[in-house]
Amino acid sequence: MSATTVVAGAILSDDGRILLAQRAYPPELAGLWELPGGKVEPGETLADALVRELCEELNVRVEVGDRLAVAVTLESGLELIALRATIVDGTPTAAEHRMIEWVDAERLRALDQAGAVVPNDREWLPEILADLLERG
Ligand SMILES: Nc1nc2c([nH]c(=O)n2[C@H]2C[C@H](O)[C@@H](COP(=O)(O)OP(=O)(O)OP(=O)(O)O)O2)c(=O)[nH]1
Repeated sequence: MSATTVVAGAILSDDGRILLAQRAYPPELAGLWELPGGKVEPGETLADALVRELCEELNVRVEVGDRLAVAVTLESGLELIALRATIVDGTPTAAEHRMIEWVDAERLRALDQAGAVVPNDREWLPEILADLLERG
């Protein structure tokens, strides 16, 4: 996996919510909501990287599921991949983000309409909303 891959976690609950995290930096992204995650390090699989990042960022242990179908490639070359995940141990806390929130489909749509979602992540929203409505 290249050093320019970011893996993000679509952490879904059984009752139709997803865990969003509000960025604290950089200034142009601060205050916007994203899927928690981070850069894949050399030698790591996507799943390894996601488990590590979610432990560092949220203090939880997750079981990694399948990929969202859409991968986002930025002009900078950075590739964003999202994997579904379920918390198997711990209660999430915002170790690196400004705050975290479990949001349902209605709240996710409202955040999107308010321009409060990290722009690159908007491509994942149709798939995430479908997942939430199926579970909720
Ligand atoms: N984690 C995460 N990053 C995202 C998302 N969408 C998006 O465009 N990004 C971008 C923002 C950053 O440029 C990059 C990830 O940086 P990061 O700061 O979260 O990851 P990191 O801890 O591994 O990196 P670093 O700060 O140590 O350089 O990907 C997303 O949903 N989650």
